[in-house]
Amino acid sequence: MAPPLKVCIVGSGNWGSVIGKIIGENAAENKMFDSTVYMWVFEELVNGRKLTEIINTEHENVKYLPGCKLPANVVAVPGLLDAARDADILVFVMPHQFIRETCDELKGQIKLSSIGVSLIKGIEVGSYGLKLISDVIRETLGIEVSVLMGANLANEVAAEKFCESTIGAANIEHGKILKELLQTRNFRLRVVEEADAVEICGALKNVVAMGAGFCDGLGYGDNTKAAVIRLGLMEMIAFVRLHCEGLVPDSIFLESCGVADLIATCYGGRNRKIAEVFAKTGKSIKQLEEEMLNGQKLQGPQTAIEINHTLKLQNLVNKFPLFTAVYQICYECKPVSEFVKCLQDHPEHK
Ligand SMILES: NC(=O)c1ccc[n+]([C@@H]2O[C@H](COP(=O)([O-])OP(=O)(O)OC[C@H]3O[C@@H](n4cnc5c(N)ncnc54)[C@H](O)[C@@H]3O)[C@@H](O)[C@H]2O)c1
Ligand SMILES: O=P(O)(O)OC[C@H](O)CO
Repeated sequence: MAPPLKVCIVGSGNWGSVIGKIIGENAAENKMFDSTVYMWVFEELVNGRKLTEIINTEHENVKYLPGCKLPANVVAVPGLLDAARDADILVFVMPHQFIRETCDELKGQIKLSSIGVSLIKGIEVGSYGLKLISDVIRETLGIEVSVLMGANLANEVAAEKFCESTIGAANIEHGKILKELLQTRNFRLRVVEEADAVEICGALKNVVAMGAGFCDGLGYGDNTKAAVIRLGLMEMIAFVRLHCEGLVPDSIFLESCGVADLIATCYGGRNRKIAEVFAKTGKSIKQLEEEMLNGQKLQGPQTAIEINHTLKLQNLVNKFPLFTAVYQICYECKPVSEFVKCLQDHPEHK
């Protein structure tokens, strides 16, 4: 029999901790996996104690997932290399702004036979244009990387309320292993091959959710929010098709990573919540993130910058008015009260 696969979770925020709970419980039961699961924790002090020490004694991430017990076989490790060096499966789950520095530290230090999976919703952009987070991991570490994205508000998944998610795996064998590792009765997974499309959907919906939050803050109702979701979805589909090789079937957008994640985030996500208060108070996004999220990080505003940069490089800004309005409101002092204009003048109605 093959030796059990060792798993390392690279990240331990709100979603990372929930994934720690799921993987820890599955690994304790399933002989395919080593029952000890390492979770890399970006060390910090919480009430004068190290977060790793709290997690390993109280089995709870009191800062990022308070009130949810983690299985005792999930071991918090402060050293990135100590956590990841021997892993057969590396689960990347952290705010996307930290992935490059994390991969740089791991470069040349992990098993080249290991399987990667990214749960990170975001993209990277440079003078070359758009780069997927899975590509940053793949190119830096030299391993194959699948993705998992879906309608998965972390606190609801932690409470074991039913939901679905999508694994995007070009390597179907990897997809099967990851499904075995991550699926539970209340976290049902489907595996599809179009990993790039799955990943880009996960990044883009956070920008649309900012628009939904603006409308909530401005006092618009559910009809307007439905329009934001529909027009946002149209822009997501167009953007995905522009940036994926080959045909992307409509069915991808009907998976949990598509329309379902968009709805969940536009109603219950952190991006929506902060955008609502931004519209009501005029405080900056940065200030609200600090005041309201206790160390958790928003992905939507940063992704809006990256999308806008990509669209400018391609001279396509005007084709994506909703993405563009979110960017301009967050970063170019466009009044939030003008957000609805991007819906009224949308090319979908011409
Ligand atoms: N929270 C959710 O509901 C949810 C659900 C699905 C997907 N996601 C996605 O998962 C990813 C991770 O989200 P999360 O909720 O686990 O994170 P989070 O928003 O809770 O972020 C906080 C984490 O960032 C870490 N951090 C801070 N500075 C760091 C640094 N310099 N280097 C590395 N790590 C640092 C903190 O230690 C903490 O673990 C994101 O892309 C997010 O979009 C989140
Ligand atoms: O809280 P948000 O807005 O970062 O969204 C969380 C998840 O991505 C929802 O699936």
